Amino acid sequence: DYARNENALQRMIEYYSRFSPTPLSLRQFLDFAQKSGDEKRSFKWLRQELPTRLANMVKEMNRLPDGLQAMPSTQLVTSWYQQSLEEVIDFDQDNANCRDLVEFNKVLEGIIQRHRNVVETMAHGIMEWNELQKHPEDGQDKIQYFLDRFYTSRIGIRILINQHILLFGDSPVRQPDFYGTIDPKCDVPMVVEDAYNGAKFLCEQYYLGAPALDIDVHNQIEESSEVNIIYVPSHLHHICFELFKNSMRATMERYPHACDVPPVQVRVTKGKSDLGIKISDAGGGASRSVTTRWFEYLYSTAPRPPRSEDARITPLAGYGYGLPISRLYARYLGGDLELQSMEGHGTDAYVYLKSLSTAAVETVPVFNSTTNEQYRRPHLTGDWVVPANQKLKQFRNPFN
Ligand SMILES: O=S(=O)(c1ccc(O)cc1O)N1Cc2ccccc2C1
Repeated sequence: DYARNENALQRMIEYYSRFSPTPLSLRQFLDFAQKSGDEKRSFKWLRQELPTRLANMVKEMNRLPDGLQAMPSTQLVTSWYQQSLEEVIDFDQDNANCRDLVEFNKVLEGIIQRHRNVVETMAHGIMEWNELQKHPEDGQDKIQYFLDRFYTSRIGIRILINQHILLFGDSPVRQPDFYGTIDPKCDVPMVVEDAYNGAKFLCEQYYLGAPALDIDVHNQIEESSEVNIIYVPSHLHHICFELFKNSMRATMERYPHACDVPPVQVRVTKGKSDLGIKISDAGGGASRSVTTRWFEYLYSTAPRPPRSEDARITPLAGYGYGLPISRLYARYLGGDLELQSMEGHGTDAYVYLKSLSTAAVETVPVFNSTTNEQYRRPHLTGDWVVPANQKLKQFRNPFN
């Protein structure tokens, strides 16, 4: 009956992957939590939307290069998704009594626990595959494409589950005035300062000092010096914490013996449609080729030359998935994260969020024919002339 179960599961994945995920806006999340807040309605919606999002991702994982799919870590992550899908579809979505609803919340908490190490486990699978074989040239952009979508999907699935558990579960931890993970009045400068203090604590532990914070707040919309938006504070904190760690490390390593180093300057500005947070350091910056690679997963998981022993304990050590994942958090609700570096001086990081909750709509990947095409099409050869000294191997130089 293993075979029977196996292809029953394949049929379920096939069935639910045909639905497109439904993106929600922060406005919709908040309205539901504030007004209807009906557990049975939330259950019915999740009973359909979770299998849809899980199945879409399983289909996409099946499009990964065979070598990568075969990696033990990748197999493990796939099995988590399949297991979670099976558990959710076990519930009858039409007549669920209150005992079922309690059971459903337990299953959701089990899924959060099961998937808590997905990012590291998937990164490990990529590293295993990376070391096994020098992947073809186009491996980099296909992996970048997949991981951006896979981790974005995971951010959304976690939000959906956490909203339901926090609103209807019996979790003791509840932030007053929050609606689940959403703060209807998120004090952006306060979250930025919390993230700064967290990074400062780590920085002082290792460098025995830390750059000061110099923050300016401008609200161009409401007559107030406060800047609040409807947002998910934990996402904003994650982004800023990562950026402050990079800026502090750059600054302290540029001025190793100074007793006072240049501050990290932050500007928070709320405009009609964008809320901008600019985090500037005088850490010496980096070349454009380096700053673009800060967002590459393969660059971050490539086996690094054994770093000096301090790397293990440098708490601010970059090169994790910190920046790529932070950019996904910013993009997930319609924002973005950009690095502008002036090599020799320092780097400005720009975080953009939506000022209006109606515009803060989930970014949700969908597995369809276009997706398939992305994994199938060969790597396009460049159609700009490459100067001789960077000539790619496949071109014979006619002059020698
Ligand atoms: O590339 S960076 O300019 C840089 C990148 C991202 C960021 O948020 C801030 C930054 O400053 N930069 C990070 C870093 C770390 C150790 C030593 C030197 C540097 C330089």
